[in-house]
Amino acid sequence: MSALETNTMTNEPILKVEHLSMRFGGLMAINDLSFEARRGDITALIGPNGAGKTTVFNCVTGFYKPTMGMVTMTQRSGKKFLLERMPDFEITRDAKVARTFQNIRMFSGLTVLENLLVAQHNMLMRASGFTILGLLGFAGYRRATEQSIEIAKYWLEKADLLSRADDPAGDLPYGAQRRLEIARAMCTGPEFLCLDEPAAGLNPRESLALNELLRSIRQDTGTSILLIEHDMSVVMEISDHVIVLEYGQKISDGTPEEVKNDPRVIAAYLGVEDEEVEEVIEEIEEIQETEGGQGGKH
Ligand SMILES: Nc1ncnc2c1ncn2[C@@H]1O[C@H](COP(=O)(O)OP(=O)(O)OP(=O)(O)O)[C@@H](O)[C@H]1O
Repeated sequence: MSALETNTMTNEPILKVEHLSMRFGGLMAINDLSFEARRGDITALIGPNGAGKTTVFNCVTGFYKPTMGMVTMTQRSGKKFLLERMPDFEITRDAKVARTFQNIRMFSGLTVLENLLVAQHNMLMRASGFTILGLLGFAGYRRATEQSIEIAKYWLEKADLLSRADDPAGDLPYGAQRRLEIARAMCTGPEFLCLDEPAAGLNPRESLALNELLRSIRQDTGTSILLIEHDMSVVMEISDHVIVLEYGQKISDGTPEEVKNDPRVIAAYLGVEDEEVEEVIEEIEEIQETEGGQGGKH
Protein backbone atom coordinates (compact mmCIF):
# COMPACT_ATOMS: atom_id res chain seq x y z
CA MET A 1 0.00 0.00 0.00
CA SER A 2 3.00 2.31 -0.13
CA ALA A 3 3.05 5.37 -2.36
CA LEU A 4 5.87 3.70 -4.31
CA GLU A 5 3.36 1.25 -5.65
CA THR A 6 1.64 4.14 -7.39
CA ASN A 7 4.54 4.49 -9.85
CA THR A 8 3.13 3.74 -13.26
CA MET A 9 4.91 1.72 -15.90
CA THR A 10 2.76 3.10 -18.70
CA ASN A 11 1.37 6.51 -19.55
CA GLU A 12 -1.64 5.12 -21.36
CA PRO A 13 -5.09 6.00 -20.02
CA ILE A 14 -6.35 3.32 -17.67
CA LEU A 15 -9.68 3.13 -19.55
CA LYS A 16 -10.48 3.80 -23.19
CA VAL A 17 -14.09 3.63 -24.29
CA GLU A 18 -14.39 3.72 -28.09
CA HIS A 19 -17.59 4.02 -30.12
CA LEU A 20 -19.64 2.31 -27.42
CA SER A 21 -23.31 1.68 -28.21
CA MET A 22 -25.92 -0.19 -26.22
CA ARG A 23 -29.38 -0.86 -27.55
CA PHE A 24 -32.30 -2.13 -25.48
CA GLY A 25 -34.94 -3.18 -28.05
CA GLY A 26 -35.86 0.04 -29.83
CA LEU A 27 -34.01 2.28 -27.34
CA MET A 28 -30.45 3.41 -28.03
CA ALA A 29 -29.32 3.94 -24.41
CA ILE A 30 -25.68 4.66 -25.43
CA ASN A 31 -24.94 5.98 -28.88
CA ASP A 32 -21.36 5.96 -30.26
CA LEU A 33 -19.77 7.12 -27.01
CA SER A 34 -16.00 7.58 -26.72
CA PHE A 35 -14.05 8.83 -23.71
CA GLU A 36 -10.92 8.14 -21.68
CA ALA A 37 -10.19 7.93 -17.95
CA ARG A 38 -6.61 8.87 -17.09
CA ARG A 39 -4.52 6.80 -14.72
CA GLY A 40 -4.58 8.05 -11.14
CA ASP A 41 -7.49 10.42 -11.81
CA ILE A 42 -10.94 10.60 -10.28
CA THR A 43 -13.19 10.73 -13.35
CA ALA A 44 -16.87 11.57 -12.88
CA LEU A 45 -19.65 10.54 -15.24
CA ILE A 46 -22.58 12.90 -14.84
CA GLY A 47 -25.78 13.75 -16.70
CA PRO A 48 -29.54 14.03 -16.21
CA ASN A 49 -31.65 11.00 -15.24
CA GLY A 50 -31.74 8.36 -17.97
CA ALA A 51 -28.66 9.80 -19.75
CA GLY A 52 -27.02 6.35 -19.80
CA LYS A 53 -24.50 6.58 -16.95
CA THR A 54 -25.35 3.26 -15.29
CA THR A 55 -25.46 1.55 -18.69
CA VAL A 56 -21.88 2.72 -19.36
CA PHE A 57 -20.86 1.40 -15.94
CA ASN A 58 -22.53 -1.92 -16.63
CA CYS A 59 -20.69 -2.20 -19.96
CA VAL A 60 -17.33 -1.38 -18.32
CA THR A 61 -17.83 -3.87 -15.48
CA GLY A 62 -19.19 -6.70 -17.63
CA PHE A 63 -22.81 -6.68 -16.44
CA TYR A 64 -23.91 -5.82 -19.98
CA LYS A 65 -22.31 -6.80 -23.26
CA PRO A 66 -22.40 -3.69 -25.45
CA THR A 67 -24.10 -3.80 -28.83
CA MET A 68 -20.99 -2.23 -30.37
CA GLY A 69 -17.70 -0.65 -29.39
CA MET A 70 -14.52 -1.33 -27.47
CA VAL A 71 -13.68 -0.92 -23.78
CA THR A 72 -9.95 -1.27 -23.16
CA MET A 73 -8.35 -1.24 -19.75
CA THR A 74 -4.56 -0.94 -19.49
CA GLN A 75 -3.01 -2.00 -16.18
CA ARG A 76 0.06 -0.28 -14.68
CA SER A 77 2.23 -3.04 -16.11
CA GLY A 78 1.00 -2.18 -19.61
CA LYS A 79 -1.12 -5.35 -19.83
CA LYS A 80 -4.32 -4.71 -21.78
CA PHE A 81 -7.81 -6.17 -21.31
CA LEU A 82 -10.70 -5.90 -23.76
CA LEU A 83 -13.41 -5.66 -21.12
CA GLU A 84 -16.34 -5.91 -23.52
CA ARG A 85 -15.26 -9.48 -24.30
CA MET A 86 -14.79 -10.66 -20.70
CA PRO A 87 -17.29 -12.10 -18.20
CA ASP A 88 -17.79 -9.92 -15.12
CA PHE A 89 -15.92 -12.22 -12.70
CA GLU A 90 -12.80 -12.12 -14.91
CA ILE A 91 -13.03 -8.34 -15.10
CA THR A 92 -12.86 -8.28 -11.30
CA ARG A 93 -10.31 -11.04 -10.87
CA ASP A 94 -7.92 -10.52 -13.80
CA ALA A 95 -8.34 -6.93 -14.98
CA LYS A 96 -8.66 -5.77 -11.34
CA VAL A 97 -11.74 -3.62 -11.74
CA ALA A 98 -13.92 -3.33 -8.62
CA ARG A 99 -17.34 -1.73 -8.38
CA THR A 100 -20.04 -0.66 -5.97
CA PHE A 101 -23.75 -0.42 -6.73
CA GLN A 102 -26.38 2.33 -6.58
CA ASN A 103 -28.24 0.24 -3.96
CA ILE A 104 -25.92 -0.93 -1.21
CA ARG A 105 -25.18 -4.65 -1.51
CA MET A 106 -23.47 -6.31 1.44
CA PHE A 107 -23.94 -9.13 3.92
CA SER A 108 -25.89 -7.23 6.55
CA GLY A 109 -25.92 -10.19 9.02
CA LEU A 110 -22.12 -10.55 8.92
CA THR A 111 -19.89 -8.22 10.89
CA VAL A 112 -18.11 -5.32 9.25
CA LEU A 113 -14.79 -7.22 9.44
CA GLU A 114 -16.33 -10.40 8.04
CA ASN A 115 -17.63 -8.46 5.04
CA LEU A 116 -14.07 -7.40 4.25
CA LEU A 117 -12.73 -10.94 4.67
CA VAL A 118 -15.40 -12.41 2.39
CA ALA A 119 -14.29 -9.91 -0.28
CA GLN A 120 -10.86 -11.57 -0.22
CA HIS A 121 -12.28 -15.04 -0.71
CA ASN A 122 -10.67 -15.46 -4.19
CA MET A 123 -7.20 -14.73 -2.87
CA LEU A 124 -7.69 -17.12 0.08
CA MET A 125 -8.97 -19.91 -2.15
CA ARG A 126 -5.95 -19.55 -4.43
CA ALA A 127 -3.70 -19.80 -1.36
CA SER A 128 -5.50 -23.01 -0.31
CA GLY A 129 -4.64 -24.61 -3.65
CA PHE A 130 -8.42 -25.21 -3.85
CA THR A 131 -8.09 -28.30 -1.61
CA ILE A 132 -9.32 -29.13 1.88
CA LEU A 133 -5.77 -30.16 2.80
CA GLY A 134 -4.63 -26.73 1.73
CA LEU A 135 -7.21 -25.12 4.01
CA LEU A 136 -6.15 -27.29 6.95
CA GLY A 137 -2.43 -27.55 6.54
CA PHE A 138 -0.64 -25.19 4.15
CA ALA A 139 1.52 -22.54 5.77
CA GLY A 140 0.77 -20.48 2.66
CA TYR A 141 -2.93 -20.48 3.53
CA ARG A 142 -2.23 -19.36 7.12
CA ARG A 143 -0.04 -16.54 5.82
CA ALA A 144 -2.72 -15.51 3.34
CA THR A 145 -5.34 -15.47 6.12
CA GLU A 146 -3.13 -13.25 8.30
CA GLN A 147 -2.48 -10.98 5.33
CA SER A 148 -6.18 -10.68 4.53
CA ILE A 149 -6.89 -9.64 8.14
CA GLU A 150 -4.15 -7.00 7.85
CA ILE A 151 -5.62 -5.68 4.59
CA ALA A 152 -9.10 -5.60 6.16
CA LYS A 153 -7.78 -3.68 9.19
CA TYR A 154 -5.98 -1.18 6.93
CA TRP A 155 -9.20 -0.40 5.04
CA LEU A 156 -11.32 -0.35 8.20
CA GLU A 157 -9.03 2.34 9.54
CA LYS A 158 -9.04 4.30 6.27
CA ALA A 159 -12.83 4.17 6.16
CA ASP A 160 -13.07 5.18 9.82
CA LEU A 161 -14.83 1.91 10.69
CA LEU A 162 -12.28 0.22 12.97
CA SER A 163 -14.37 0.83 16.10
CA ARG A 164 -17.36 -0.88 14.39
CA ALA A 165 -15.38 -3.91 13.12
CA ASP A 166 -17.35 -6.46 15.19
CA ASP A 167 -20.81 -4.94 14.67
CA PRO A 168 -23.24 -6.41 12.15
CA ALA A 169 -22.83 -4.44 8.92
CA GLY A 170 -26.59 -3.89 8.80
CA ASP A 171 -26.42 -1.88 12.07
CA LEU A 172 -24.15 0.80 10.57
CA PRO A 173 -25.60 4.20 9.67
CA TYR A 174 -26.14 4.70 5.94
CA GLY A 175 -23.00 6.78 5.30
CA ALA A 176 -20.82 4.22 7.08
CA GLN A 177 -22.38 1.42 5.00
CA ARG A 178 -21.38 3.32 1.85
CA ARG A 179 -17.80 3.60 3.15
CA LEU A 180 -17.83 -0.11 4.02
CA GLU A 181 -18.79 -0.93 0.42
CA ILE A 182 -15.82 1.09 -0.82
CA ALA A 183 -13.48 -0.49 1.75
CA ARG A 184 -14.71 -3.91 0.65
CA ALA A 185 -14.00 -3.10 -3.00
CA MET A 186 -10.51 -1.86 -2.05
CA CYS A 187 -9.75 -5.14 -0.22
CA THR A 188 -9.69 -6.85 -3.62
CA GLY A 189 -6.69 -4.67 -4.60
CA PRO A 190 -8.24 -3.03 -7.67
CA GLU A 191 -6.38 -0.84 -10.17
CA PHE A 192 -9.70 0.69 -11.25
CA LEU A 193 -12.56 1.42 -8.87
CA CYS A 194 -16.06 2.13 -10.26
CA LEU A 195 -18.50 3.76 -7.86
CA ASP A 196 -22.19 4.08 -8.71
CA GLU A 197 -23.57 7.13 -6.87
CA PRO A 198 -21.43 6.79 -3.73
CA ALA A 199 -22.91 9.96 -2.19
CA ALA A 200 -26.58 9.03 -2.73
CA GLY A 201 -28.54 9.55 0.47
CA LEU A 202 -25.60 10.91 2.48
CA ASN A 203 -25.91 13.92 4.77
CA PRO A 204 -23.33 16.74 4.34
CA ARG A 205 -21.07 15.35 7.11
CA GLU A 206 -21.11 11.88 5.55
CA SER A 207 -20.41 13.41 2.12
CA LEU A 208 -17.30 15.09 3.53
CA ALA A 209 -16.10 11.78 5.01
CA LEU A 210 -16.66 10.14 1.62
CA ASN A 211 -14.67 12.85 -0.19
CA GLU A 212 -11.82 12.34 2.24
CA LEU A 213 -11.85 8.56 1.75
CA LEU A 214 -11.82 8.85 -2.05
CA ARG A 215 -9.01 11.41 -2.00
CA SER A 216 -6.93 9.19 0.25
CA ILE A 217 -7.53 6.16 -1.99
CA ARG A 218 -6.22 8.12 -4.97
CA GLN A 219 -3.27 9.57 -3.07
CA ASP A 220 -2.15 6.48 -1.11
CA THR A 221 -2.79 3.69 -3.60
CA GLY A 222 -2.85 5.41 -6.99
CA THR A 223 -6.09 3.56 -7.76
CA SER A 224 -7.97 5.27 -10.59
CA ILE A 225 -11.63 5.98 -9.87
CA LEU A 226 -14.65 6.30 -12.17
CA LEU A 227 -17.78 7.51 -10.44
CA ILE A 228 -21.36 8.28 -11.32
CA GLU A 229 -22.66 11.03 -9.11
CA HIS A 230 -25.65 13.37 -8.91
CA ASP A 231 -24.27 15.32 -5.95
CA MET A 232 -22.46 18.18 -7.67
CA SER A 233 -20.71 19.25 -4.45
CA VAL A 234 -18.93 15.87 -4.46
CA VAL A 235 -18.24 15.94 -8.22
CA MET A 236 -16.83 19.47 -8.25
CA GLU A 237 -14.83 18.93 -5.06
CA ILE A 238 -13.00 15.71 -5.84
CA SER A 239 -12.99 15.05 -9.59
CA ASP A 240 -10.01 15.67 -11.84
CA HIS A 241 -12.04 15.08 -14.97
CA VAL A 242 -15.76 15.18 -15.72
CA ILE A 243 -17.65 13.62 -18.64
CA VAL A 244 -21.23 14.70 -19.25
CA LEU A 245 -23.78 12.47 -20.96
CA GLU A 246 -27.17 13.33 -22.36
CA TYR A 247 -29.38 10.86 -24.24
CA GLY A 248 -26.51 8.36 -24.43
CA GLN A 249 -24.05 10.80 -26.03
CA LYS A 250 -21.18 12.85 -24.67
CA ILE A 251 -21.98 16.56 -24.57
CA SER A 252 -18.99 17.79 -22.56
CA ASP A 253 -15.61 16.53 -21.34
CA GLY A 254 -13.10 18.51 -19.29
CA THR A 255 -12.10 19.77 -15.86
CA PRO A 256 -14.90 20.40 -13.33
CA GLU A 257 -14.50 24.15 -13.96
CA GLU A 258 -14.75 23.77 -17.76
CA VAL A 259 -17.79 21.51 -17.55
CA LYS A 260 -19.56 23.67 -14.98
CA ASN A 261 -19.38 26.64 -17.34
CA ASP A 262 -20.25 24.72 -20.51
CA PRO A 263 -23.56 26.13 -21.83
CA ARG A 264 -24.55 22.73 -23.27
CA VAL A 265 -24.29 21.21 -19.79
CA ILE A 266 -26.28 24.01 -18.22
CA ALA A 267 -28.97 23.61 -20.89
CA ALA A 268 -29.06 19.80 -20.36
CA TYR A 269 -29.54 20.21 -16.63
CA LEU A 270 -32.22 22.82 -17.12
CA GLY A 271 -34.09 20.24 -19.23
CA VAL A 272 -34.35 22.56 -22.22
CA GLU A 273 -35.98 21.23 -25.43
CA ASP A 274 -33.61 20.58 -28.37
CA GLU A 275 -34.85 23.53 -30.40
CA GLU A 276 -34.33 25.92 -27.49
CA VAL A 277 -30.76 24.84 -26.71
CA GLU A 278 -29.11 27.36 -29.10
CA GLU A 279 -31.22 30.16 -27.60
CA VAL A 280 -30.33 29.21 -24.02
CA ILE A 281 -26.64 28.83 -24.92
CA GLU A 282 -26.65 32.38 -26.39
CA GLU A 283 -28.37 33.72 -23.27
CA ILE A 284 -25.89 31.96 -20.97
CA GLU A 285 -22.92 33.22 -23.01
CA GLU A 286 -24.29 36.76 -22.82
CA ILE A 287 -24.64 36.46 -19.03
CA GLN A 288 -21.12 35.01 -18.75
CA GLU A 289 -19.68 37.86 -20.88
CA THR A 290 -21.49 40.47 -18.78
CA GLU A 291 -20.26 38.85 -15.55
CA GLY A 292 -16.73 38.58 -16.97
CA GLY A 293 -16.85 42.25 -17.95
CA GLN A 294 -18.06 43.27 -14.50
CA GLY A 295 -15.35 41.09 -12.91
CA GLY A 296 -12.73 43.03 -14.90
CA LYS A 297 -13.99 46.39 -13.56
CA HIS A 298 -13.53 45.45 -9.89
N1 LIG B 1 -31.92 -3.32 -18.73
C1 LIG B 1 -32.55 -2.35 -19.41
N2 LIG B 1 -33.57 -2.63 -20.26
C2 LIG B 1 -34.20 -1.66 -20.94
N3 LIG B 1 -33.90 -0.35 -20.87
C3 LIG B 1 -32.91 -0.01 -20.04
C4 LIG B 1 -32.17 -0.97 -19.26
N4 LIG B 1 -31.23 -0.33 -18.53
C5 LIG B 1 -31.36 0.98 -18.82
N5 LIG B 1 -32.37 1.17 -19.71
C6 LIG B 1 -32.78 2.45 -20.30
O1 LIG B 1 -31.61 3.06 -20.83
C7 LIG B 1 -31.64 4.47 -20.58
C8 LIG B 1 -30.40 4.87 -19.78
O2 LIG B 1 -30.56 4.34 -18.47
P1 LIG B 1 -29.43 4.45 -17.35
O3 LIG B 1 -29.94 3.76 -16.14
O4 LIG B 1 -28.14 4.01 -17.92
O5 LIG B 1 -29.38 6.03 -17.13
P2 LIG B 1 -28.71 6.85 -15.93
O6 LIG B 1 -28.04 8.02 -16.55
O7 LIG B 1 -27.87 5.94 -15.12
O8 LIG B 1 -29.99 7.30 -15.11
P3 LIG B 1 -30.16 7.63 -13.53
O9 LIG B 1 -29.36 8.86 -13.27
O10 LIG B 1 -31.62 7.86 -13.40
O11 LIG B 1 -29.68 6.41 -12.78
C9 LIG B 1 -32.94 4.77 -19.86
O12 LIG B 1 -33.89 5.19 -20.82
C10 LIG B 1 -33.31 3.43 -19.25
O13 LIG B 1 -34.72 3.32 -19.12
